[in-house]
Amino acid sequence: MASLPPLKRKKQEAGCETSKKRPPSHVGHTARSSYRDELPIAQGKPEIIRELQRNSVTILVGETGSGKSTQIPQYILEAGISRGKCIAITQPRRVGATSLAARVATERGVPLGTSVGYSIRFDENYCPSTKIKFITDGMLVRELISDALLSHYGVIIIDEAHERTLRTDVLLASLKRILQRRNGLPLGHDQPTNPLKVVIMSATLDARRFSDFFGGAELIYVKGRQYAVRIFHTPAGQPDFVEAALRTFFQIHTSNSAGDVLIFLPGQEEIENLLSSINFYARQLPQGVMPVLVYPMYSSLHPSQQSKVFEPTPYGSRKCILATNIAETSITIPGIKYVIDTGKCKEKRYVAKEASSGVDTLLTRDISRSSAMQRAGRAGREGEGFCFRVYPMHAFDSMVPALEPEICRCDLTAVILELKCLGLDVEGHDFMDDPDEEAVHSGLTTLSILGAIDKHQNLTDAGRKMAELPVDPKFARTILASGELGCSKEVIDVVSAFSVSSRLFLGTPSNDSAAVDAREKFKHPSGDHCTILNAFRAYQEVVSSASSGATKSWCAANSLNERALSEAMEIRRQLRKICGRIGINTDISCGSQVQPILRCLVLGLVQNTAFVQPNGLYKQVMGSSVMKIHPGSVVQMSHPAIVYNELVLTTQMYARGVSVISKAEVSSVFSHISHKF
Ligand SMILES: Nc1ncnc2c1ncn2[C@@H]1O[C@H](COP(=O)(O)OP(=O)(O)OP(=O)(O)O)[C@@H](O)[C@H]1O
Repeated sequence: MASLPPLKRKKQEAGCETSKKRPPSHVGHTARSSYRDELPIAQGKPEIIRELQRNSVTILVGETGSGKSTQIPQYILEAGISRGKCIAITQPRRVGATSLAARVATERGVPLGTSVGYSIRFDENYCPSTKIKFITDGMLVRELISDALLSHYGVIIIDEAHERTLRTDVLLASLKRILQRRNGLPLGHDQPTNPLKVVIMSATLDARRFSDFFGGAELIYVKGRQYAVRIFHTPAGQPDFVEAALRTFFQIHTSNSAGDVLIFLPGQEEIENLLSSINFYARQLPQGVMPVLVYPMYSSLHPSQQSKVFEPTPYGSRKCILATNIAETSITIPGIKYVIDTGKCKEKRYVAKEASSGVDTLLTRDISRSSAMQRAGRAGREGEGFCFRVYPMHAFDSMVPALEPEICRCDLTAVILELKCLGLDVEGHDFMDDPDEEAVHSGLTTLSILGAIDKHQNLTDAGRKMAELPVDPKFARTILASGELGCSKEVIDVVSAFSVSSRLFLGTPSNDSAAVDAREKFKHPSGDHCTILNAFRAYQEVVSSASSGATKSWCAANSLNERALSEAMEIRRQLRKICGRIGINTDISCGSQVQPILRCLVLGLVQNTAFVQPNGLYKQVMGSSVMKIHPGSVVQMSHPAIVYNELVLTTQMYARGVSVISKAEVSSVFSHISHKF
């Protein structure tokens, strides 16, 4: 498809400051309105607008790439359906929210952050007069806490609803209640004063179920996609799907036809393996075969690295993106003509445990049919596309239609706390599918232990403050404790550094001597929390005194991930701001003392404490799980007691983010909370 001419920027819109951020790299090219008119959805525009005007709730199903996410919010705005109020469009993933906002801002010829903006955790770019806001579902749930009726939105669009993330399900249930409140007739009025419209969208939706959930909501099907995607299957199953993807890639590459390639793999490990194999074989190719630029894309990669995939491919080379399912829905990656689908994903499952906190497992499994269709839909967005599935047709046919909703398989602690803030109980909430009972029980136990709810399960003042902090409730409790124990300065830093999306230390100590040296340099005898604190503090000093080039080389010399550290700085800024708002003095320091920091950690992570056993393994104090310390930890010798951030189950159970504590510390915290379980 030919590149479109650049758009003229409109004059800055009233009430909005121009975005100070760098122009987004998500938008491959600009788009004039005639381009918008060519999208399949445009043919049904008058009808869609009529239906949206008529109904409170509309379920809209349309093929991948037909124009739902970029066009529907604009139709709503242009037809005045939102009555001058803001339109929220939820996205399950951060990259979807930011890239769609960038695209729509470009289509409308406005700077991002003015009339079109986005809001994702720890990053927002919108202003009071924003009219179209792309927002992650988790952030919209957070907005519910301060505005239970979401009253400043005229229309709320739940996009990619088929993914049934935990927060999407919370929103769907909340919207049902909000619709009753906002669309009912107040006494003495013959019209609602602030009605709300809800649109549920997806390409692969069990539309009837959603319609029934909303009492028989109107369904609209949008036919057609802009460009065809031809789908191929292997004749037989491929036991080594990574190798099969590698072969398929080089068949495409050596055929010399133009177009970039997107390969779907289950996780980071497979991505890193395939990345080095492609680079290795690409170097062996004869001269004349075009060079390959390989980019990884997974959720723990820093957002700025993720956004590299949207940059235009240099002339005469081929881009190959290796992605997990984070690239499966919502996004358009310019240049992608071929998709290779291994048919595998990682599924997160929470195993709830009595009294102790449960364990998150992340296991590889076959994808659903809905995912396979979404993956194919990433091709054919700018021209004809191809999808090579490295599994046979019968394997596709026997896939489950959709994965189990997250509400039936995830940790519910944070959601229960969020609902408590809305005055709601998870048990009485009208969800599309009932939450897992054990996870509800385990979440309530955790909140009671943390002091977020009292013995009648009512929200406490502490619980309300914890809900304000956009981190895991256990870390929120740790921060709250730091205000009382005089170490908020240190604890906020520790929590910020552990809340980043990627690892702070580069390399693995088992096979990288530079990584070992770096850890040694910052190592604190108490363990990972104060080691991370040392590294983060050292970085803060360098940032305040050195140029950005010097900071970069300092990070490289110390095997530290500069992007993760700068993300930690941003999280720190936001946490300090929220702490100030909820009455925690952020500048009290415990100086060189470590004890108060460890005490706060035990208060927040008391369910994550363990005592050493005669066989050298650790056993939970409040549960029965037995674990080893993760090899990436600086704590390697045996100690009587530890506190850890999380348990991960791979080949065995590992505790990650570990510090050494005394048994007496654990006992003293226990004596405070023993009546709660
Ligand atoms: N960043 C972008 N760069 C180039 N083209 C884009 C971009 N974003 C969207 N498009 C174009 O707009 C079309 C519609 O995209 P949109 O995201 O609205 O579709 P959709 O129906 O929501 O798809 P999906 O169900 O896959 O999320 C794409 O097929 C593509 O042609």
